[in-house]
Amino acid sequence: MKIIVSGGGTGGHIYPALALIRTIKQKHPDTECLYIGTEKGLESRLVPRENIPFKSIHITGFKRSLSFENVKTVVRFLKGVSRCKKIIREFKPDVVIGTGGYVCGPVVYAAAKLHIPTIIHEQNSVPGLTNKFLSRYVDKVAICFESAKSFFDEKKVVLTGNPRASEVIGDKRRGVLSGFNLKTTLPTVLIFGGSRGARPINEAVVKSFSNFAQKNYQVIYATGDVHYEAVKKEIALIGEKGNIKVVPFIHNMPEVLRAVDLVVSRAGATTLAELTALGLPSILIPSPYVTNNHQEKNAKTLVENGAAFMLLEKDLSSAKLVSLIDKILLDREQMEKMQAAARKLGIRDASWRLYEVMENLAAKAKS
Ligand SMILES: CC(=O)N[C@H]1[C@@H](OP(=O)(O)OP(=O)(O)OC[C@H]2O[C@@H](n3ccc(=O)[nH]c3=O)[C@H](O)[C@@H]2O)O[C@H](CO)[C@@H](O)[C@@H]1O
Repeated sequence: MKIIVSGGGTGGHIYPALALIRTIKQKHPDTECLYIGTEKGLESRLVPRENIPFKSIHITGFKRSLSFENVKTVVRFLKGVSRCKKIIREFKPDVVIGTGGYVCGPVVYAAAKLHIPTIIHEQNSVPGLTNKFLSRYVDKVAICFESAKSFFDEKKVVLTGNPRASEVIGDKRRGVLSGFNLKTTLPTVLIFGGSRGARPINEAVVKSFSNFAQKNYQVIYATGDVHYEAVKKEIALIGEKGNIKVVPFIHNMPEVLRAVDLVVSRAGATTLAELTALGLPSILIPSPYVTNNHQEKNAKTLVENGAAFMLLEKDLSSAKLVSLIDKILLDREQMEKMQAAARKLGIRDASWRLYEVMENLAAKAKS
């Protein structure tokens, strides 16, 4: 099969796309993939690093308020569509799939207009602007939360889950903790604020350092690349603690997730797919700055099923954070209950479910 994949902006849209490509390549090495993204987006660095052919288009997102920029965006969109049509005609894909972010707009729209089978993958429980727009033109809408169904034409919807779930699963191995200068025998909590880090979480975590230092557990804390220097300066004033390892970003997240016992994070959809695939308990601090407050809605599914605790950013404090971590990490029964609840929500064969949708569409188009 020949596939065009597009997804961009944040890790939450790019990682599922990469996970899908990697799993397909493992089982069907002859599959040809082309990735279309923007030059400025994170994808322009992540995708070529994986040796996946990459082409870029110039496009920006719509502003929600009335603005002249939106007129320029329409012009860029139309130019993007014509460039994508050219790329699509040359590559001749069997299927085109968009995993979110505004770059998918012209890519998937152009494919639909050229009568190529199209899919959008919606990771969140509430869809973003681009996917809502594209859902009218595509053949299938792959979702990860049942609650997303109501936003789309039900006939097009398939529950596939997030391909990142299939990628993170594996045996629990604690050896990776030694690489962080931590013990392999102590309970471990991993703290991070989404793919880019989050200042309010960083503030609460730094304030908790002295408290963490007295605990019988250890902490891996990823600040987010852009926040690292500032956090380092603050820590220098408090003094480093032996049971806390601070890093800017974790590049081997699947291995790290398989080694830890609890995660504190934002409630980005891809993170949640990883946590449920592994049956990892979590404390979720949804970002209140996202469209339609979708992270809180993502988190609710886990909370209502007993897989996570939610801590709203407006209620976030060092004391609350540490007490919730204690409540889970220091209580085996609580931990096991949450592990089972999280695992129940995981869709571990997500990549294959999505691949099946692609294969069926491609076969139908050929028949
Ligand atoms: C602010 C914002 O708009 N966030 C959105 C964005 O989140 P964001 O880009 O933060 O995405 P997610 O939380 O969904 O995924 C983050 C990904 O980055 C990985 N990771 C994170 C930290 C790190 O140090 N190393 C690492 O590899 C995680 O394991 C995960 O795979 O896309 C998600 C998926 O559409 C949405 O649900 C989020 O609301």
